[in-house]
Amino acid sequence: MATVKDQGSAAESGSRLIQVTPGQGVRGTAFVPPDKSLSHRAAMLGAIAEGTTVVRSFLTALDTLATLDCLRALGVEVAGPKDGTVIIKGRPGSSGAGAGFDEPDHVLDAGNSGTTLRLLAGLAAPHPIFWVATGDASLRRRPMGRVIEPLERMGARIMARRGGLAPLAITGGALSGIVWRTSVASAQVKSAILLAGLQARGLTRVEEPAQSRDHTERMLAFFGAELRRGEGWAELQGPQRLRGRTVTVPGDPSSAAFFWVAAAILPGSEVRTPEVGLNPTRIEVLRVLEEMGAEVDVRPAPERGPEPAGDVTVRGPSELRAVRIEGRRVPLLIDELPVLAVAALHARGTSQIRDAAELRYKESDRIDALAHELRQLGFSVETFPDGLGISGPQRALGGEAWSHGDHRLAMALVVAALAGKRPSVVKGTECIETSFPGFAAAMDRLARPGNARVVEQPA
Ligand SMILES: O=C(O)C1=C[C@@H](OP(=O)(O)O)[C@@H](O)[C@H](O)C1
Ligand SMILES: C=C(OP(=O)(O)O)C(=O)O
Repeated sequence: MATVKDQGSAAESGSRLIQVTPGQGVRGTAFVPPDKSLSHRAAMLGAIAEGTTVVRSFLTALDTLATLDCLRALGVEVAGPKDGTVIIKGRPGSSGAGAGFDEPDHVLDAGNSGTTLRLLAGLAAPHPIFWVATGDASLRRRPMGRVIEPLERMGARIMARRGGLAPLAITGGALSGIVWRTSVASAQVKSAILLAGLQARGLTRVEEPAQSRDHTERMLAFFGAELRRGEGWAELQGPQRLRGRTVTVPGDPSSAAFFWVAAAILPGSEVRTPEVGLNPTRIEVLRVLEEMGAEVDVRPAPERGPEPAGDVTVRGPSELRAVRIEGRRVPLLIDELPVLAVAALHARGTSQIRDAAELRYKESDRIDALAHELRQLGFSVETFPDGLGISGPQRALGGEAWSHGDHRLAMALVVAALAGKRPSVVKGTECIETSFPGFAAAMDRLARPGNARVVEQPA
């Protein structure tokens, strides 16, 4: 993995930056973009289901568009997104009954998206085709051995670069089920194995050291699959056929978290995020903010699909308390840890984020890169092999920070800068397009009542 210093050489490649002028707090209502994890899964399950799947409120962002392009390359008919709706005609058939996927005549590009590459490996491995997939420089540094190994045991033939890195070349077909215990709690690994198992012969069971997000299990059941599951495990008998469905995707709690934390750290703030996903395996961040002293109000809406959703309002207290985040909690807020580290800067006492070495294998090394950039803004942060230590409250002057090409870092740094004393610049913010197009404008609307500004412009 590249060091923070190595990655610095790519700083020049950033094409956009965000200028942040701090102010008095954030106020208002923000509609966050549709959930990224759910958009990937709805499209992928639709691709192997019988009939037509309609995905409403599909996330139109680079990561999920990469998934649609990969599915098209495999011969799946995909229309849209048009006004947020995607229509997919499924190509079931790896169990011999239908056409299945076509063999693509070009290399599939998963872009920056780990979810695309890992889930697609499991989705397509049961189909008797040869295909090659890769991604951008960040994705080509991320470990793929964790999906290669179980899929090979199931019968797929997979070649990769040394260290199990993409590009991957996969020859699939006629897989058998597997009982697999993962060494890290990863929804992507679990999902890849379940998607392959669904189209393989026999029992597939995945056990993980702690419960990870359960979207695949819920969505499989919604598409008509029979599976059994409990805390940290799921199993199914293959092969099974899915039936196309209409899915409405709620707002993404991982995107909302940037507003929730901004509200929590800026006294006098109040932010409401309507129609956001409330899956318990995704909203641990709200429990942490509550523990830290923020006022959190959750109003669930009537359920209308595989996932709970509702309105969330966060109000900032006059002071936050330090928190320790570790153990089984970590997979339930893995993508929110960068912005929770920003919350910790504003909390009284010493906060620790531990058992989170997985952060080093995301779009950037989210431990070293975040610590480095927070220091650029004037904050003091300690790193551990498996996390971060932060003593607060700290209020930095401000400065210039870089995203490392990582959307979550870019947005977390904007939130950190909003609570600074002087204006700051976050460089390399074009990566935000992978999950949250329009982030700067949305944050700017909330910031203006407190005379703060968040403005994106070309670098
Ligand atoms: O399954 C998913 O949709 C995701 C799972 C998580 O990754 P891991 O499975 O690698 O923990 C998360 O970090 C990622 O943003 C999305
Ligand atoms: C880790 C993330 O996504 P992915 O693994 O799909 O690249 C993320 O969105 O923070």
